[in-house]
Amino acid sequence: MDDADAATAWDLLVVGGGTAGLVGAQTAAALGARVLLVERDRTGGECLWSGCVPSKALLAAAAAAADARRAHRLGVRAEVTVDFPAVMAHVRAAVEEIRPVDAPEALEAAGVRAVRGTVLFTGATTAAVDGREVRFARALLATGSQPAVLTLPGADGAAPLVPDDVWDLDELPDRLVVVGGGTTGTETAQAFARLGSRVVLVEAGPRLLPGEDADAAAVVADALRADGVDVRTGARASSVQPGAGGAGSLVLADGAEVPYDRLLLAGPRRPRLEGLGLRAAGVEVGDDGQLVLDGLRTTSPRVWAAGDVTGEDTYTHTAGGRGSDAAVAAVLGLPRRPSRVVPRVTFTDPELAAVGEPTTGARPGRRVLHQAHDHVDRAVAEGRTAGFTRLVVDRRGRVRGATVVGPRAGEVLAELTAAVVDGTTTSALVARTHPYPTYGDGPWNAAIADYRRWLGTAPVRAVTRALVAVRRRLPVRG
Ligand SMILES: Cc1cc2nc3c(=O)[nH]c(=O)nc-3n(C[C@H](O)[C@H](O)[C@H](O)COP(=O)(O)OP(=O)(O)OC[C@H]3O[C@@H](n4cnc5c(N)ncnc54)[C@H](O)[C@@H]3O)c2cc1C
Ligand SMILES: NC(=O)c1ccc[n+]([C@@H]2O[C@H](COP(=O)([O-])OP(=O)(O)OC[C@H]3O[C@@H](n4cnc5c(N)ncnc54)[C@H](O)[C@@H]3O)[C@@H](O)[C@H]2O)c1
Repeated sequence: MDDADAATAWDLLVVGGGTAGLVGAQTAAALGARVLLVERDRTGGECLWSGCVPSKALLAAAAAAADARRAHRLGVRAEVTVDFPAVMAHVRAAVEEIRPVDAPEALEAAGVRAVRGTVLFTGATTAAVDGREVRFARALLATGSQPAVLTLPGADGAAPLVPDDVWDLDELPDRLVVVGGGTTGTETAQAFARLGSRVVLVEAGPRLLPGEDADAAAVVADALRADGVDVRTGARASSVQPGAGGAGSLVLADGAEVPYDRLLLAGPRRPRLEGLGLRAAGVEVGDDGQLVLDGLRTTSPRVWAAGDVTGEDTYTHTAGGRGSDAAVAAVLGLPRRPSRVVPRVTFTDPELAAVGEPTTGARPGRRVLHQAHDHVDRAVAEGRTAGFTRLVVDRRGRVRGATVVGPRAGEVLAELTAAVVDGTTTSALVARTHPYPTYGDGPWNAAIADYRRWLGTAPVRAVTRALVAVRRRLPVRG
């Protein structure tokens, strides 16, 4: 912060330089607004430094090890040695390669003033940045989320890891216990098991990935078990018995003890709202610890929010999209409602990708189409048939939701997301030629099967048979 920053009347103050803040700030600057972005640590946020980028880089190394180990199924034999420091060097290199895109220099080039500091709101149009006052007309709150404290007696003395700490490990833990079978815990457990750790994954609920199609989550759980992960569901972590050098035992609610060398707490997350002076800005937080929101706007007519801090749809792609929407709303006054169609991918192997309405459970006016991947030729050719595609369609045959579990499911989901957004019918999907053989045959075959089912219904069948009979009698003209 310099004197000129303090003297400027900013059109938009952006608090936080993660995905939501970065995209929101750049959108507002592109619209001609004077934008100040304040980040207390490093621009790039969780996705770059401790979330999507490092976790996907780690999973890539783990997949390379797993592919080499199972290559014998394809007639190829390989010896696998994991050099963990080299794996972590690859992870850090991936972060480093992407870092410049999110750097302050890139923001300044886009017309955003980016400064380092911590924001404390002091009034409806004023805030202190490390003690210096700034004035703004509108603000975008994009401070992200943090692990919700898992209150496990004994954990304080055990120095457990949280997901942010994984990237500082120099040694592969021999025995790793992961608490939490959500997306973070499931991805991390598989990565470390494939790299050579003995992993126990402890989930309190009855199954992994509680928000996803139960059958698809079961396919992922089977894959983790095949990788050697000891998956324990219905197992609530209740306390920790710390030992020496970071090792100890996790005690489960049923009294079972699970010894570990490193313990990772991958439990739920909560919005980062402390120490911001929100009351002074007129921003209310509900009893549940969540921002009170009307779409993307807080209870202050001047303050918008986007990204994990909203506690909704906590993904990088939604953080970016809604950061941009909030900036347009704040700067131009154009009303923006966040899209309710949110695709999501768990990047395990196989991947689990989903969008729109749930694909399990009978509901009036909905049918579920199921395509097992043992009828997807690409999956057969690669020996990767454990998976399926499920589409939920309405009475008019429009795709309302989808789950795909299998290799490249995240890529396949792009087409299905467009189908849900556009209200595409299965017959329209059939008419779109898909290159053969790809995993895109999953949804395509499901749609084709549905189209054939429709052709077989009594009224359609009566019409097509009549037409065929008429054509049979007509002379063929040359
Ligand atoms: C292990 C892991 C893997 C993930 N993988 C994926 C994935 O593959 N795909 C996906 O879509 N999502 C993934 N996510 C989720 C994704 O990382 C988040 O949804 C996304 O990064 C949220 O962006 P954000 O801008 O809301 O918050 P953040 O990126 O957390 O940014 C908030 C920023 O605000 C700053 N800040 C906080 N308070 C202040 C203050 N008072 N003043 C100034 N600055 C402040 C912080 O330092 C931080 O830089 C993953 C998460 C984890 C933990
Ligand atoms: N691929 C991705 O897009 C990706 C990857 C990681 C995280 N994320 C985002 O981050 C968010 C947070 O994910 P997450 O996995 O960190 O949290 P989560 O809330 O989704 O999962 C936490 C899990 O911990 C379990 N749990 C809580 N207390 C427990 C206890 N005492 N013992 C055993 N289990 C316990 C819960 O039942 C839950 O299943 C996700 O909703 C997602 O939006 C996305």
